[in-house]
Amino acid sequence: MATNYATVTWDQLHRDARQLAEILIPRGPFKGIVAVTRGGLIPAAIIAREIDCRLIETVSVVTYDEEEQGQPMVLKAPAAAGDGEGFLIIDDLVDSGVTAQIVRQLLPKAVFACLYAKPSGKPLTDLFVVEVPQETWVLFPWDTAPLFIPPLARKGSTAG
Ligand SMILES: O=P(O)(O)OC[C@H]1O[C@H](OP(=O)(O)OP(=O)(O)O)[C@H](O)[C@@H]1O
Ligand SMILES: Nc1nc2[nH]cnc2c(=O)[nH]1
Ligand SMILES: [Mg+2]
Repeated sequence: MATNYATVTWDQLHRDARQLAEILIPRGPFKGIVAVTRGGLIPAAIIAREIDCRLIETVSVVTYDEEEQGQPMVLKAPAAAGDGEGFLIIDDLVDSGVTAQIVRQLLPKAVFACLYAKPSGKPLTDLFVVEVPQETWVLFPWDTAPLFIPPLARKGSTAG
């Protein structure tokens, strides 16, 4: 279980994805992008727009049920990307690195990039934008919703 949470807003995610696109441009041009579903889908869409790439393939790897890590399963292979030559793989983050390792085995010649990287997964990336401590759980905009919290002065109050 994580000891800390880091909330990423839509604005921050958009800025980080644009920054990743900027550092990816010198590594291109890319024939296509392979988005690691589901978390890589939105970052891949933002990056595809910035690097002017219209061919998007997906690979589906399921590892986590909420915060519990289980046995990774490939639900869909990235058939259109061959051995990955000329392709760019995009995921939202690497944590243990297990998902990245599986995807890299499927596409050994592709470039692997993600927005956020924890220390265990970092060596499996070619490029990332922000390092996050291992014990921090990243809350993406699609994981959260704004909710009412009472004013500090009323916290613990028994009246009203
Ligand atoms: O480095 P790892 O320890 O493998 O963790 C990273 C993976 O975990 C999350 O995906 P998840 O399995 O939760 O599926 P989702 O993208 O469909 O939400 C995240 O989107 C990465 O793909
Ligand atoms: N949302 C989210 N999914 C993950 N999958 C593996 N690590 C994480 C994390 O920190 N946040
Ligand atoms: Mg994922």
